[in-house]
Amino acid sequence: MTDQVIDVTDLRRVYGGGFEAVRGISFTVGRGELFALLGTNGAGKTSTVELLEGLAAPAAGRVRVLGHDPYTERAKVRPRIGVMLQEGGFPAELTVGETAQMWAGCTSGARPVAEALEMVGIAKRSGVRVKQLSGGEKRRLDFAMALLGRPEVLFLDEPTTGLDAEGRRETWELVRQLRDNGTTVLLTTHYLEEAEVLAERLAILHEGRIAAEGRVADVVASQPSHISFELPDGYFLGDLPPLAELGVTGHETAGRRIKLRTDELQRAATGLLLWARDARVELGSLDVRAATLEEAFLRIAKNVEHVENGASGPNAAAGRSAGRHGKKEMTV
Ligand SMILES: Nc1ncnc2c1ncn2[C@@H]1O[C@H](COP(=O)(O)OP(=O)(O)OP(=O)(O)O)[C@@H](O)[C@H]1O
Repeated sequence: MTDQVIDVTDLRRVYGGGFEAVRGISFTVGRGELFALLGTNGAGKTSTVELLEGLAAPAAGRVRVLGHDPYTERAKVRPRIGVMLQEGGFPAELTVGETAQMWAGCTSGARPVAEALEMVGIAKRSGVRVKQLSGGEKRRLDFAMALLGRPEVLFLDEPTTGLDAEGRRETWELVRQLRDNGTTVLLTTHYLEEAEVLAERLAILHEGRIAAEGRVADVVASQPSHISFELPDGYFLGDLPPLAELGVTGHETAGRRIKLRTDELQRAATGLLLWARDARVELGSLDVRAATLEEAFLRIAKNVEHVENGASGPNAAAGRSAGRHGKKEMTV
């Protein structure tokens, strides 16, 4: 049986004034797994993570971290978890080294400060005051502090915000190493590529509810693939074989450019290419590709809103504005 390190059942969080930010979510994270919590701004990620970290009590539902309630049994859970909040909030006048020393003093079984700073690549900034650090360096310091206690479970709330491309990749490598060494990681991020390269499973939150959950590959595979190309002069969409017979579920046209949507990429691509060969048609700028997590995310968030808002909702407006930019989208 899998060892569930994080176990969340029907979790709810209500703020003062009665606003329900988390509306009954359930998920589990196994030992050594990297789970990503994604969502639009205000979806409820931080509100959820704070409940897992024991910083607040849920309005309803159940949270277990390492088998304990992180709020009522904080003393049992806190020494075994590492938390990287969105804002570290360290004293601005202390140096990086002093901050780490102070933090290590409050952490039982802390790893050597120099080791933690080295792991995140800011050891050479040890003598610099926190207020003089760049945004990306502050994120690294936050990460180092989360690692000081050699945590079994690591909560990373947008760990690479403010990092440049190289810094982001270095952080990903470190997160991978930690996971490979058995650390369980719960990550929230707005960088979908980050979730795609790091996470085994994910949940997409939307307005306090889970809109999609599962293995990253399955969530992506649940979304349609695309084939786009340009037809030469004198050819039109109607010259293609019947799209439904190719397994195409929708299409968009913009001038000569055609984009087909399909759940059966091989069948659609094969049918299109055989037609092009037989008709001696050169398909310009041909691009055949499976969905990305970003597309899956956007479609899932959009579909939820569409269902909630009906035809007069914001997506109907988005559809109309797409039309104004000369694009037509249809479902076959
Ligand atoms: N202390 C608070 N009091 C009242 N409402 C709050 C409070 N903190 C957050 N909220 C609201 O709860 C909702 C969820 O916020 P939360 O910060 O959890 O979202 P998030 O998914 O982490 O967003 P982001 O990606 O922007 O960080 C938002 O509508 C937010 O305005």
